[in-house]
Amino acid sequence: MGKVKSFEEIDILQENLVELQTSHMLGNKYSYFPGTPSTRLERLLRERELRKLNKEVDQCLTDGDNWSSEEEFLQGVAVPRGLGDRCERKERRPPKQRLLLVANRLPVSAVRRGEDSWALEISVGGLVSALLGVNEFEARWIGWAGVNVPDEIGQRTLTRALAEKRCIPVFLDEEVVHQYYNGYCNNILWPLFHYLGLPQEDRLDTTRNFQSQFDAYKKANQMFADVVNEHYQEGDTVWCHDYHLMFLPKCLKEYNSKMKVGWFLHTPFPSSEIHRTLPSRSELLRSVLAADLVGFHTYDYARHFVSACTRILGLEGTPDGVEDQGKITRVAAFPIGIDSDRFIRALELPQVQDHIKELKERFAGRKVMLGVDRLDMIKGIPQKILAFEKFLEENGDWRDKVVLLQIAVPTRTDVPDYQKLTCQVHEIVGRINGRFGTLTTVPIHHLDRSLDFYALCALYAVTDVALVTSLRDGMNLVSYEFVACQDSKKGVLILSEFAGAAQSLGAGAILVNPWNITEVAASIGYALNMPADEREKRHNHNFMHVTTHTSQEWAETFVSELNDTIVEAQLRIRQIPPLLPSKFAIEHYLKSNNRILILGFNATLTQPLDAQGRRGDQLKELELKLHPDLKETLKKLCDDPKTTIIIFSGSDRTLLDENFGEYNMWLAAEHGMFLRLTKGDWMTTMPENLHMDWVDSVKHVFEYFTERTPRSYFELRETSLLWNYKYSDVEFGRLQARDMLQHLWTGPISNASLDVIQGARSVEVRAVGVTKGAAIDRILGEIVHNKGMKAPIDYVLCIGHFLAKDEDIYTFFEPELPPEPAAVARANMVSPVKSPKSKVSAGKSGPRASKNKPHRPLSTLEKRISNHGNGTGWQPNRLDSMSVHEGSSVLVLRGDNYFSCAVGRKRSNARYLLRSSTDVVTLLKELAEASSSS
Ligand SMILES: O=P(O)(O)OC[C@H]1O[C@H](O[C@H]2O[C@H](CO)[C@@H](O)[C@H](O)[C@H]2O)[C@H](O)[C@@H](O)[C@@H]1O
Ligand SMILES: O=c1ccn([C@@H]2O[C@H](COP(=O)(O)OP(=O)(O)O)[C@@H](O)[C@H]2O)c(=O)[nH]1
Repeated sequence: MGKVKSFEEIDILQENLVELQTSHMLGNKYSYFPGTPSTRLERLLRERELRKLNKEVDQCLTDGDNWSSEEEFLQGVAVPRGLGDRCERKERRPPKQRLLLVANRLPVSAVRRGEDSWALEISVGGLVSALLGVNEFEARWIGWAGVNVPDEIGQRTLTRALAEKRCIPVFLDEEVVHQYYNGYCNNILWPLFHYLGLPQEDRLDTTRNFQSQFDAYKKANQMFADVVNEHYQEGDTVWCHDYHLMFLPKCLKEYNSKMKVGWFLHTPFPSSEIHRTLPSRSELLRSVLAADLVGFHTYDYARHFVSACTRILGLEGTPDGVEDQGKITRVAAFPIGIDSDRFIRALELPQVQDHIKELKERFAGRKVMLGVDRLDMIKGIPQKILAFEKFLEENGDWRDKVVLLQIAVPTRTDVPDYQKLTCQVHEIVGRINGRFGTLTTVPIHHLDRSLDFYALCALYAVTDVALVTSLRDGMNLVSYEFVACQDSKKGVLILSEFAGAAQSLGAGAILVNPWNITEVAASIGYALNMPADEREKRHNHNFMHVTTHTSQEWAETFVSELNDTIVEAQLRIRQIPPLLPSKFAIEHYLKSNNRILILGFNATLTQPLDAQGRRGDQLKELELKLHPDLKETLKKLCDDPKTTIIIFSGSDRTLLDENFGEYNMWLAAEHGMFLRLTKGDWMTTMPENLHMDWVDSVKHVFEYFTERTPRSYFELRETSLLWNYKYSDVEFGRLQARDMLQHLWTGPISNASLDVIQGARSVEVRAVGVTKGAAIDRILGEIVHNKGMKAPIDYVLCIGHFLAKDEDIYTFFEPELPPEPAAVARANMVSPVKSPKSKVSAGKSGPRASKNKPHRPLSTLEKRISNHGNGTGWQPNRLDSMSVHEGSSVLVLRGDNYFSCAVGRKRSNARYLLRSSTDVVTLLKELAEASSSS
């Protein structure tokens, strides 16, 4: 702890803090990043700077208040001692952020002493220890007090007693606890998340109980949500913890979508192969994804979670997290730590020193080995004891020189598997003590109870070798606590490679596979004989980690990232076009005289994938079919003489013929390279200089990857090739696509005139310049010419699920920007003289029914733009009107008569969005009905 600072120094620090807070908005000398931070990393680094300074001020103001958080906690919110003037200065600090910490277990468990009297004890477990160290926030705990309180007096008095500890109880009745906590949480999720699988015995019973336990789980989560909602104040951050509350984020967001919600898992998240065995796998994942930020102890767990979301839910995994219809749930690793100072300080306390003295005397002449675990299958206690037995067996000379102290804290004692474990451990310990004990000593001291904090610190301090042999463990804070208490002894940590802690303490610890008893026994020998200099080196490494990666840091980083996730989401939302205002679009449709409807096919006019968003039946889906509800509607719309419909698709001619042959409309196949009025023949609209000499080479590449990627396929079209892996294993598909792209971009065909376009689950190769936007001018020219249109086109509705590359079709119709400096160059296009590169190309001759003949320009149109708009953003009236005319105008398009609309996308250049083809169907139906009744 630094030396106590003078008030002047504190004042200067506080001024700096205020300045830095301002610079958070503006940027100044304290910032490494001048200006407003624009990226997430910049924002997070700046906030980190701010926190550091804040802490320095805090440190100065609280120097001398040496409470350990547990004691402070048990005493309630005490008035700080001996602060004098410091109090006044403390008031000048900005108020702390309010944080609602929601966990199944409150940090205190209640024991009833009488009708209205309660004793509160600190709960045991890593989650509680870690969160007790979090004091940077104005925190309130919400959770279960570990006791059934059926009566009103009891509930009222306990609520009052807990309020002093800033705890708010959730009252769960016995039946719910049994089904939710003992059943679904601890008999199903807990073993599954620790790779122990779903319950194997009494299969029928398990299946029968599963549904009722799951229902109780949801009910309990809703009860937690109700209490949160009752205490929530605007601006609060809600941090949900652990596998008990996977439904909570969804319940909270349903109640208030603006609530800032984070969720953190304290256990491992298993491989998606394990998670997919769970009957409620999808529901749980979806509920968690309702949170804004989802955190795990390690990168591996985060990776497994994202992979489960992609493989089970069919969602996109991005570097930031998981994306579902444009909504991103951020997923990241936040390794927890401990309040290391609390342990280091405790070692100086007289009661701990006394304990240490006693223990040293008691075990004089013997090396002390220590295990501290909840008596849980995942902790590998039997395996640890068997390894110790093997060590004694093979090292006779150590038998009277070493003792193993095993603290096994009873836990979840109502769950049958835990009861069995207790018997099993007792049996093994008894056998080994009988085998190697003497009249005066036993090799294993096994305690079935918890110790108080001071006794635990003393034990950690006198230990020579700590043995943590979890079969799986989210993190394991015992290993951290041991390291924190070992600065004078520099004992050795033997640590399971399956504990999250192995990732952070792996360098200083001896890592073991706890299933390999021989390896663990050998490690015990190695640790007991380790020379002092090696012990010191290993310890220093770990001590540095434990004292810098504290629980405080962990919580601050999580909350700061959660805050930032909200900022980021808002920035993203601003870039998302709004939903199509259908009423407005229909009103304008009815008022216009010559309308063009440009409609995509795939995912625009087809039936959506199944409701789960999963990839369904490949064979069925591969046959692209027009949505059955559209047949009548399309007929009506096509029969309207004021309306021209163009189906504008990447698909080939045959597919469009099959689906649309019976309607009176225009079909533009292969991104507009072929055009046909359904009553006429196909004509080519390909530009003359289109080179297709690369097709064979690309085809070979596509064949190669199709053969090696199960369930992928490719479509060979005349002007493009498409490789699709949407039905393949997502991750493998992506790897293959990356490999393919690499080859296409840098391999032997990299110099060919082709465009390689990466879709969400596809790779498409086209001749350079083949885009829907590039083709639309030729197509429109042809249609205007063919129809001999007299009235100008005064309404355009363009709807499609187009690739980014094809979004140039939306901008084609977009009137030019108002005359700002950047737009001046574009405004020159107003000139009636056509520049050769202008968007609308020329050509007066009619179509040619031949295939693959070079294209000749079809018609001469010219685009005249007038700007009357003054708004910004996604307003339809932003750009008022545009006209294209040739002598008399053939296209007079006011800004508010133009509707470009992307289907099922979030990022788009279109003015509007429609969620799915179902919405397209609804819109077109309404359009047809309104127009036939008008
Ligand atoms: O509340 P209980 O059912 O009695 O169980 C106690 C806690 O056990 C688990 O702790 C985990 O959290 C630790 C801190 O992040 C981590 O180090 C450890 O590896 C985990 O096992 C459980 O996740 C908590 O919810 C329980 O409260
Ligand atoms: O008698 C005991 C034994 C353990 N603990 C605490 O229980 C926690 C165990 O956390 P860990 O992360 O190792 O595992 P968990 O029990 O949460 O799975 C540690 O903070 C220990 O200090 C305790 O308070 N009293």
